[in-house]
Amino acid sequence: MKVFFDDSGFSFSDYESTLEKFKPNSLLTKKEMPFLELPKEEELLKISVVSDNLREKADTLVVVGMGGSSRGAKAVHQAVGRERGNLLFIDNIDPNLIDETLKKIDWKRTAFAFISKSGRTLETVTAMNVIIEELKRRNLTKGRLVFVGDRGNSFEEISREFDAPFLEIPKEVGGRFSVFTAVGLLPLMFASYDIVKFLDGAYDSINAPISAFYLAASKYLHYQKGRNISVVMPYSSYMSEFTEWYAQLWAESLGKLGKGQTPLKAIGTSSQHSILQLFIDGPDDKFYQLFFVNSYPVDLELPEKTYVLPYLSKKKISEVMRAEFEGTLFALKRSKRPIVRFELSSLSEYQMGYLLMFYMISVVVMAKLLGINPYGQPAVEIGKKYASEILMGRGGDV
Ligand SMILES: O=P(O)(O)OC[C@H]1O[C@](O)(CO)[C@@H](O)[C@@H]1O
Repeated sequence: MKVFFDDSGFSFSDYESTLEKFKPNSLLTKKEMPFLELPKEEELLKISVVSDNLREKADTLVVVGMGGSSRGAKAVHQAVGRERGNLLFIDNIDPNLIDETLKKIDWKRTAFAFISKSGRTLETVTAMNVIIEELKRRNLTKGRLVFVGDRGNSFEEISREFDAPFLEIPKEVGGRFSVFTAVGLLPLMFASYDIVKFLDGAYDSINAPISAFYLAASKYLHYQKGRNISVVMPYSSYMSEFTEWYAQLWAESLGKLGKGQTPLKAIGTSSQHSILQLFIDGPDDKFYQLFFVNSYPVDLELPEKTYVLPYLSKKKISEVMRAEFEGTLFALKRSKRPIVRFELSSLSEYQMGYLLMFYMISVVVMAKLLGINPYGQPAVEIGKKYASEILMGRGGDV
């Protein structure tokens, strides 16, 4: 992955002097960034044994988990896979989504991963109860369940009741930073992704963190100038789940004490036809991150004689995409908007590992610059508490 800074207003020496006070290299420790500790061979083996056992009974794995407990795997699955092993995600308690998902599965050939760091998330627990009840009714609980969470949480206890495996999330690794633990690795292994390459990407990102530091510095400097919206715009329909993952990482890590940078998701080229007008000609309150993927598994060519637009003759579809990407870059630059451009060689396990780790490092550095603790999400907990009280019949004085 290559990163290009088309920053309007700041230079690399500005980034260096911004970072100097915080010495980002000294943040690359287990204490400051617990997620840097990638799983060792023994842990990987444990996860792969669980995955292999599930695969004996099932062709499909339904992942039940909210936010950080599912978004990472979902992002990688969408970007890299498309047609690989069958993963389904229940990450909302929309009754339609649950009904539709449970109607389309072959119960005899489906396994379920219930993933929750806390073991108490309302949506996950709700869906889990519905599913377990149905599995009991069909006498299918054996060998089809796995639980992932913090050691000692309620999911571990339930796993014992069903004699099902329990995979632990290291205590110090927060949910939205947990894609390189069993949370992300179990579903990805089940679906036969190349985990070694995924982790290699993460390792390489850790070993070359300078662009992640610079991105944090650049965003921070622009934030100080009132650019408090951070646009994430991949030119790929297969990275929309990545934008969701990014939104949680950026919003929950930084949105504290009246500070933060609002993530805004867009997809090239589709969003050019809805939101781009605002980007180029609206308020100058945004920081732009644009992504381009340089190779596709299939890239159709247009015919020699084309209707309407003769200049399309013999062009590859990717050339049209690239031209639109560059057109947008040019228009944004002309309006003097700050842009960082990412070029991914392909949507592979390696590139996704690199990208996800890159952003996790960057958000911690940005939090330091803002004087914020990147971990925890205390405000979300308030809403969760109210919801539980309503369900317990104690009302809520909203
Ligand atoms: O893994 P858990 O504990 O179920 O939490 C799910 C998600 O809920 C939150 O706590 C709040 O949105 C996220 O930080 C987390 O990823």
